[in-house]
Amino acid sequence: MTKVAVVMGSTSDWPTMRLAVKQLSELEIDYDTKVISAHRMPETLTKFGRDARNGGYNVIIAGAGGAAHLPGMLAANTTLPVIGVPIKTRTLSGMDSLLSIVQMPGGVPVATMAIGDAGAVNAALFAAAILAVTDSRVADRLQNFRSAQTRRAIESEATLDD
Ligand SMILES: Nc1c(C(=O)O)ncn1[C@@H]1O[C@H](COP(=O)(O)O)[C@@H](O)[C@H]1O
Repeated sequence: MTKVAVVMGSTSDWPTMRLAVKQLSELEIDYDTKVISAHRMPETLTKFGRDARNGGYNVIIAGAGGAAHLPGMLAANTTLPVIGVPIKTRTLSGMDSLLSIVQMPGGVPVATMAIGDAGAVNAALFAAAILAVTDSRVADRLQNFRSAQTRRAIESEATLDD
């Protein structure tokens, strides 16, 4: 059984991170949600990262805002793929989150998504793509998602005014 961990630095990240969870649900992918802050809960963070693989997770999605060290610190503690979601911030519009997540030192990668809601959805889709390498049922559901999206995009042309 494949499973994704959806981790966020604060409950205040939930309005964005719930979109990742919604997308995982739509693809019938099993997940757990966790609120773990690298800054506020450093020991919990280390333990979660170290135990994640044996805990049955295949991929970690990690969303954080501002000085967003959570995805990088999870990646430092596991060799599972970590997908980072930069949360949009009021002060710097999420550029702070983006740069904190994307600028990892060589050797410890985090797959960084776009800032905000679209990034959260894409994190779920990217997690699905990773799982689909070895799980043909997830691959089929992902292909169906793409096909439906293509159909909607083509049909949307008909809604243009003259
Ligand atoms: N970036 C981090 C980390 C971390 O990286 O460990 N822990 C909390 N945070 C972020 O702080 C922001 C404000 O959090 P609060 O709303 O709890 O003050 C959130 O976006 C959270 O992800």
